[in-house]
Amino acid sequence: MSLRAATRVTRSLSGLLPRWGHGQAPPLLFSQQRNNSTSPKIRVEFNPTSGVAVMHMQSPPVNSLSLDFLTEFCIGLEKLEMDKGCRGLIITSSQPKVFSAGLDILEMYGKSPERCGEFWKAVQEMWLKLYGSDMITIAAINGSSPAGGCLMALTCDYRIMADQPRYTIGLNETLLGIVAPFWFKDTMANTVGHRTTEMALQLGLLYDPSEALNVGLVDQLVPEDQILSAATQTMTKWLAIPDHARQITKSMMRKPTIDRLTSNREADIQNFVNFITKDSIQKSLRAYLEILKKKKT
Ligand SMILES: CC/C=C\C/C=C\CCCC/C=C/C(=O)SCCNC(=O)CCNC(=O)[C@H](O)C(C)(C)COP(=O)(O)OP(=O)(O)OC[C@H]1O[C@@H](n2cnc3c(N)ncnc32)[C@H](O)[C@@H]1OP(=O)(O)O
Repeated sequence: MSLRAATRVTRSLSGLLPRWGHGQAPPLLFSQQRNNSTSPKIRVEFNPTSGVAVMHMQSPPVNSLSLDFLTEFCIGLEKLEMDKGCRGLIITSSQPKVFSAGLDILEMYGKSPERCGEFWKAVQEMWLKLYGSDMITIAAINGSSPAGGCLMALTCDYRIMADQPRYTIGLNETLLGIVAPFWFKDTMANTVGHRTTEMALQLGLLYDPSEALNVGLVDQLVPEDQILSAATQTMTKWLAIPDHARQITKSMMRKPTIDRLTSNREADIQNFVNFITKDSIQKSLRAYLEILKKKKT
Protein backbone atom coordinates (compact mmCIF):
# COMPACT_ATOMS: atom_id res chain seq x y z
CA MET A 1 0.00 0.00 0.00
CA SER A 2 1.33 3.47 -0.82
CA LEU A 3 1.85 5.85 2.10
CA ARG A 4 -0.71 8.18 0.56
CA ALA A 5 -3.28 5.39 0.67
CA ALA A 6 -2.00 4.35 4.05
CA THR A 7 -2.63 7.81 5.38
CA ARG A 8 -6.22 7.69 4.22
CA VAL A 9 -6.47 4.50 6.27
CA THR A 10 -4.96 6.38 9.25
CA ARG A 11 -7.97 8.66 9.23
CA SER A 12 -10.45 5.82 9.27
CA LEU A 13 -8.34 3.93 11.80
CA SER A 14 -8.09 6.79 14.21
CA GLY A 15 -11.60 6.30 15.58
CA LEU A 16 -10.68 2.74 16.57
CA LEU A 17 -7.59 3.68 18.52
CA PRO A 18 -7.58 3.76 22.35
CA ARG A 19 -7.36 7.13 24.11
CA TRP A 20 -4.55 8.06 26.44
CA GLY A 21 -3.90 11.07 28.64
CA HIS A 22 -1.97 14.25 27.84
CA GLY A 23 1.80 13.75 28.09
CA GLN A 24 1.29 10.07 28.91
CA ALA A 25 2.91 7.54 26.63
CA PRO A 26 0.61 4.86 25.24
CA PRO A 27 1.95 1.28 25.26
CA LEU A 28 5.13 1.14 23.22
CA LEU A 29 4.61 -1.00 20.16
CA PHE A 30 7.67 0.19 18.32
CA SER A 31 11.35 -0.34 18.84
CA GLN A 32 12.55 2.90 20.45
CA GLN A 33 16.13 1.64 20.46
CA ARG A 34 16.83 1.70 16.76
CA ASN A 35 18.67 5.00 16.72
CA ASN A 36 20.61 4.51 19.91
CA SER A 37 23.50 2.76 18.19
CA THR A 38 26.90 4.26 18.98
CA SER A 39 28.25 3.88 15.44
CA PRO A 40 28.71 7.23 13.68
CA LYS A 41 25.61 8.44 11.86
CA ILE A 42 27.63 10.82 9.69
CA ARG A 43 30.84 10.12 7.78
CA VAL A 44 32.76 13.10 6.49
CA GLU A 45 35.39 12.92 3.75
CA PHE A 46 37.33 16.14 3.33
CA ASN A 47 39.61 16.78 0.39
CA PRO A 48 41.99 19.61 1.40
CA THR A 49 43.17 20.02 -2.19
CA SER A 50 39.73 20.84 -3.60
CA GLY A 51 38.41 22.35 -0.33
CA VAL A 52 35.29 20.18 -0.63
CA ALA A 53 33.83 17.87 2.00
CA VAL A 54 31.32 15.09 1.37
CA MET A 55 29.02 14.28 4.25
CA HIS A 56 27.52 10.79 4.01
CA MET A 57 24.44 10.22 6.14
CA GLN A 58 24.65 6.63 7.35
CA SER A 59 22.01 6.12 10.01
CA PRO A 60 20.08 2.91 9.23
CA PRO A 61 17.49 2.22 8.18
CA VAL A 62 16.36 5.55 6.69
CA ASN A 63 18.56 8.41 8.03
CA SER A 64 15.70 9.68 10.17
CA LEU A 65 16.61 12.87 12.00
CA SER A 66 16.81 11.79 15.64
CA LEU A 67 18.28 13.94 18.39
CA ASP A 68 21.51 11.93 18.23
CA PHE A 69 21.66 12.24 14.45
CA LEU A 70 21.05 16.00 14.53
CA THR A 71 23.64 16.52 17.25
CA GLU A 72 26.26 14.63 15.26
CA PHE A 73 25.28 16.42 12.07
CA CYS A 74 25.63 19.86 13.69
CA ILE A 75 28.99 19.03 15.26
CA GLY A 76 30.27 17.83 11.87
CA LEU A 77 28.96 20.93 10.16
CA GLU A 78 30.47 23.26 12.75
CA LYS A 79 33.90 21.62 12.39
CA LEU A 80 33.80 22.09 8.62
CA GLU A 81 32.53 25.66 8.96
CA MET A 82 35.45 26.53 11.24
CA ASP A 83 37.98 25.02 8.84
CA LYS A 84 38.93 27.90 6.56
CA GLY A 85 40.19 25.38 3.99
CA CYS A 86 36.70 23.94 3.54
CA ARG A 87 34.70 25.93 0.98
CA GLY A 88 32.12 23.45 -0.20
CA LEU A 89 29.96 20.68 1.23
CA ILE A 90 28.08 17.90 -0.56
CA ILE A 91 25.47 16.07 1.51
CA THR A 92 24.40 12.59 0.43
CA SER A 93 23.13 9.31 1.81
CA SER A 94 24.82 5.96 2.29
CA GLN A 95 21.46 4.26 2.85
CA PRO A 96 19.91 2.58 -0.19
CA LYS A 97 16.85 4.30 -1.72
CA VAL A 98 16.53 6.96 0.96
CA PHE A 99 18.18 10.37 1.31
CA SER A 100 16.45 11.05 4.63
CA ALA A 101 13.02 10.00 5.95
CA GLY A 102 12.77 13.34 7.76
CA LEU A 103 12.29 13.86 11.45
CA ASP A 104 12.42 10.69 13.49
CA ILE A 105 8.79 10.10 14.36
CA LEU A 106 9.84 8.17 17.46
CA GLU A 107 11.32 11.45 18.80
CA MET A 108 7.86 13.00 18.63
CA TYR A 109 5.83 10.10 19.94
CA GLY A 110 5.32 9.31 23.63
CA LYS A 111 8.08 11.68 24.76
CA SER A 112 8.03 14.18 27.65
CA PRO A 113 7.52 17.87 26.81
CA GLU A 114 11.13 18.54 27.96
CA ARG A 115 12.54 15.94 25.59
CA CYS A 116 10.34 17.22 22.74
CA GLY A 117 11.70 20.73 23.39
CA GLU A 118 15.28 19.50 23.32
CA PHE A 119 14.60 17.66 20.06
CA TRP A 120 13.00 20.69 18.42
CA LYS A 121 15.91 22.91 19.43
CA ALA A 122 18.22 20.48 17.63
CA VAL A 123 16.02 20.60 14.50
CA GLN A 124 16.17 24.41 14.57
CA GLU A 125 19.94 24.28 15.08
CA MET A 126 20.42 22.02 12.04
CA TRP A 127 18.39 24.40 9.87
CA LEU A 128 20.03 27.59 11.19
CA LYS A 129 23.54 26.21 10.71
CA LEU A 130 22.92 24.79 7.23
CA TYR A 131 20.77 27.62 5.84
CA GLY A 132 23.25 30.18 7.16
CA SER A 133 26.38 28.27 6.15
CA ASP A 134 29.19 30.23 4.50
CA MET A 135 30.10 27.10 2.55
CA ILE A 136 28.64 26.19 -0.83
CA THR A 137 26.17 23.44 0.03
CA ILE A 138 24.90 20.87 -2.48
CA ALA A 139 22.37 18.14 -1.71
CA ALA A 140 23.03 14.98 -3.73
CA ILE A 141 19.58 13.43 -3.24
CA ASN A 142 20.06 9.75 -3.95
CA GLY A 143 16.74 8.52 -2.57
CA SER A 144 13.38 9.55 -1.18
CA SER A 145 13.33 12.66 0.90
CA PRO A 146 10.02 13.42 2.60
CA ALA A 147 9.29 16.21 5.12
CA GLY A 148 12.39 17.04 7.23
CA GLY A 149 14.53 15.27 4.61
CA CYS A 150 13.16 17.63 1.99
CA LEU A 151 13.79 20.57 4.33
CA MET A 152 17.41 19.53 4.69
CA ALA A 153 17.79 19.42 0.89
CA LEU A 154 15.97 22.75 0.45
CA THR A 155 18.34 24.32 2.96
CA CYS A 156 21.28 23.69 0.62
CA ASP A 157 22.31 26.06 -2.21
CA TYR A 158 21.72 23.52 -5.00
CA ARG A 159 19.90 20.20 -5.31
CA ILE A 160 20.72 17.30 -7.63
CA MET A 161 18.33 14.36 -7.52
CA ALA A 162 18.73 10.81 -8.79
CA ASP A 163 16.39 10.32 -11.75
CA GLN A 164 14.59 7.32 -10.32
CA PRO A 165 10.78 7.62 -10.58
CA ARG A 166 10.12 5.67 -7.40
CA TYR A 167 11.93 8.29 -5.28
CA THR A 168 9.83 11.15 -3.92
CA ILE A 169 10.51 14.48 -2.28
CA GLY A 170 8.27 17.06 -0.63
CA LEU A 171 6.96 18.56 2.57
CA ASN A 172 4.22 16.00 3.24
CA GLU A 173 3.53 16.88 6.88
CA THR A 174 -0.22 17.36 6.46
CA LEU A 175 -0.49 13.70 5.41
CA LEU A 176 0.62 12.80 8.92
CA GLY A 177 -1.89 15.21 10.45
CA ILE A 178 0.89 17.63 11.44
CA VAL A 179 1.81 21.08 10.16
CA ALA A 180 5.05 22.24 8.55
CA PRO A 181 6.31 25.12 10.73
CA PHE A 182 6.67 28.64 9.29
CA TRP A 183 10.39 28.30 8.62
CA PHE A 184 9.89 25.04 6.67
CA LYS A 185 7.26 26.92 4.66
CA ASP A 186 9.52 29.95 4.20
CA THR A 187 12.41 27.79 2.99
CA MET A 188 10.20 26.12 0.39
CA ALA A 189 8.58 29.40 -0.70
CA ASN A 190 12.04 30.96 -1.12
CA THR A 191 12.85 28.10 -3.51
CA VAL A 192 9.69 27.43 -5.53
CA GLY A 193 7.50 30.47 -4.85
CA HIS A 194 4.37 31.17 -2.84
CA ARG A 195 1.67 29.51 -4.96
CA THR A 196 3.48 26.19 -5.48
CA THR A 197 4.30 26.09 -1.76
CA GLU A 198 0.74 26.89 -0.73
CA MET A 199 -0.64 24.02 -2.77
CA ALA A 200 2.16 21.56 -1.98
CA LEU A 201 1.92 22.14 1.76
CA GLN A 202 -1.85 21.91 1.99
CA LEU A 203 -1.97 18.71 -0.05
CA GLY A 204 1.22 17.25 1.47
CA LEU A 205 2.51 16.70 -2.08
CA LEU A 206 5.35 14.27 -2.63
CA TYR A 207 6.89 14.85 -6.07
CA ASP A 208 8.70 12.31 -8.22
CA PRO A 209 12.02 13.58 -9.65
CA SER A 210 10.60 15.02 -12.93
CA GLU A 211 7.79 16.79 -11.08
CA ALA A 212 10.28 18.12 -8.54
CA LEU A 213 12.45 19.47 -11.38
CA ASN A 214 9.39 21.02 -13.04
CA VAL A 215 8.39 23.03 -9.97
CA GLY A 216 12.01 23.95 -9.15
CA LEU A 217 12.19 21.92 -5.97
CA VAL A 218 15.37 20.36 -7.37
CA ASP A 219 17.77 21.93 -9.87
CA GLN A 220 19.04 18.93 -11.82
CA LEU A 221 18.32 15.24 -12.40
CA VAL A 222 21.03 12.70 -13.16
CA PRO A 223 21.25 8.91 -13.28
CA GLU A 224 21.78 7.66 -9.74
CA ASP A 225 25.31 6.37 -10.35
CA GLN A 226 26.41 9.82 -11.54
CA ILE A 227 25.08 11.82 -8.62
CA LEU A 228 28.39 12.45 -6.84
CA SER A 229 30.29 13.26 -10.02
CA ALA A 230 27.51 15.68 -11.04
CA ALA A 231 27.63 17.30 -7.58
CA THR A 232 31.41 17.65 -7.86
CA GLN A 233 31.11 19.24 -11.32
CA THR A 234 28.54 21.75 -10.09
CA MET A 235 30.68 22.46 -7.05
CA THR A 236 33.62 23.32 -9.34
CA LYS A 237 31.49 26.00 -11.04
CA TRP A 238 30.40 27.50 -7.72
CA LEU A 239 33.98 27.42 -6.37
CA ALA A 240 35.03 29.70 -9.23
CA ILE A 241 33.03 32.57 -7.67
CA PRO A 242 34.98 34.63 -5.11
CA ASP A 243 33.88 33.44 -1.65
CA HIS A 244 33.25 36.84 -0.07
CA ALA A 245 30.97 38.04 -2.87
CA ARG A 246 29.01 34.79 -2.93
CA GLN A 247 28.73 34.64 0.87
CA ILE A 248 27.47 38.24 1.20
CA THR A 249 24.93 37.59 -1.56
CA LYS A 250 23.75 34.37 0.11
CA SER A 251 23.41 36.12 3.44
CA MET A 252 21.49 39.02 1.86
CA MET A 253 19.00 36.53 0.36
CA ARG A 254 18.60 34.33 3.45
CA LYS A 255 19.04 36.66 6.45
CA PRO A 256 15.41 37.83 6.73
CA THR A 257 14.22 34.20 6.82
CA ILE A 258 16.90 33.23 9.36
CA ASP A 259 16.17 36.29 11.53
CA ARG A 260 12.51 35.36 11.65
CA LEU A 261 13.28 32.10 13.40
CA THR A 262 16.18 33.46 15.48
CA SER A 263 13.95 36.10 17.01
CA ASN A 264 11.13 33.59 17.67
CA ARG A 265 13.10 30.54 18.70
CA GLU A 266 11.68 30.02 22.17
CA ALA A 267 8.09 30.64 21.05
CA ASP A 268 8.61 28.20 18.16
CA ILE A 269 9.86 25.52 20.58
CA GLN A 270 6.86 26.11 22.84
CA ASN A 271 4.49 25.93 19.84
CA PHE A 272 6.02 22.65 18.77
CA VAL A 273 5.84 21.13 22.26
CA ASN A 274 2.22 22.23 22.77
CA PHE A 275 1.22 20.92 19.35
CA ILE A 276 3.06 17.61 19.31
CA THR A 277 2.03 16.53 22.82
CA LYS A 278 -1.69 17.00 22.08
CA ASP A 279 -3.64 13.74 22.42
CA SER A 280 -5.03 14.04 18.90
CA ILE A 281 -1.57 14.55 17.35
CA GLN A 282 -0.07 11.69 19.35
CA LYS A 283 -2.91 9.52 18.11
CA SER A 284 -2.18 10.42 14.46
CA LEU A 285 1.54 9.74 14.92
CA ARG A 286 0.84 6.39 16.51
CA ALA A 287 -1.46 5.35 13.67
CA TYR A 288 1.12 6.52 11.13
CA LEU A 289 3.87 4.51 12.83
CA GLU A 290 1.67 1.43 12.82
CA ILE A 291 1.04 1.87 9.13
CA LEU A 292 4.76 2.22 8.42
CA LYS A 293 5.31 -1.09 10.26
CA LYS A 294 2.43 -2.86 8.50
CA LYS A 295 3.62 -1.69 5.08
CA LYS A 296 6.03 -4.64 5.03
CA THR A 297 3.55 -7.41 5.88
C1 LIG B 1 0.71 25.03 14.62
C2 LIG B 1 1.97 24.35 14.23
C3 LIG B 1 3.07 24.68 15.12
C4 LIG B 1 4.19 24.05 15.14
C5 LIG B 1 4.44 22.86 14.32
C6 LIG B 1 4.54 21.71 15.17
C7 LIG B 1 4.83 20.47 14.82
C8 LIG B 1 4.93 19.88 13.51
C9 LIG B 1 6.30 19.89 12.94
C10 LIG B 1 6.68 18.60 12.44
C11 LIG B 1 7.48 18.64 11.19
C12 LIG B 1 7.73 17.24 10.77
C13 LIG B 1 8.62 16.90 9.90
C14 LIG B 1 8.93 15.49 9.59
O1 LIG B 1 9.93 15.22 8.98
S1 LIG B 1 7.87 14.23 10.09
C15 LIG B 1 8.48 12.76 9.38
C16 LIG B 1 7.88 12.54 8.05
N1 LIG B 1 8.45 11.41 7.39
C17 LIG B 1 7.73 10.57 6.68
O2 LIG B 1 6.54 10.68 6.55
C18 LIG B 1 8.50 9.45 6.06
C19 LIG B 1 7.96 8.13 6.46
N2 LIG B 1 8.74 7.07 5.85
C20 LIG B 1 8.62 6.72 4.57
O3 LIG B 1 7.89 7.30 3.80
C21 LIG B 1 9.45 5.56 4.11
O4 LIG B 1 9.97 4.93 5.26
C22 LIG B 1 10.61 5.95 3.19
C23 LIG B 1 11.48 7.05 3.77
C24 LIG B 1 10.06 6.36 1.81
C25 LIG B 1 11.51 4.69 2.99
O5 LIG B 1 10.72 3.62 2.56
P1 LIG B 1 11.28 2.13 2.70
O6 LIG B 1 12.66 2.05 2.16
O7 LIG B 1 10.23 1.24 2.11
O8 LIG B 1 11.42 1.90 4.26
P2 LIG B 1 10.27 1.55 5.32
O9 LIG B 1 9.09 2.41 5.11
O10 LIG B 1 10.08 0.08 5.32
O11 LIG B 1 10.96 2.02 6.67
C26 LIG B 1 12.05 1.30 7.25
C27 LIG B 1 11.98 1.50 8.75
O12 LIG B 1 12.15 2.86 9.06
C28 LIG B 1 11.05 3.35 9.84
N3 LIG B 1 10.82 4.76 9.51
C29 LIG B 1 10.57 5.26 8.30
N4 LIG B 1 10.48 6.60 8.37
C30 LIG B 1 10.67 6.94 9.66
C31 LIG B 1 10.69 8.19 10.36
N5 LIG B 1 10.52 9.36 9.75
N6 LIG B 1 10.92 8.17 11.67
C32 LIG B 1 11.11 7.00 12.33
N7 LIG B 1 11.11 5.78 11.72
C33 LIG B 1 10.89 5.76 10.40
C34 LIG B 1 9.90 2.44 9.46
O13 LIG B 1 8.94 2.43 10.46
C35 LIG B 1 10.63 1.10 9.34
O14 LIG B 1 10.86 0.63 10.66
P3 LIG B 1 11.05 -0.93 10.98
O15 LIG B 1 11.32 -0.97 12.44
O16 LIG B 1 9.75 -1.57 10.58
O17 LIG B 1 12.20 -1.41 10.14
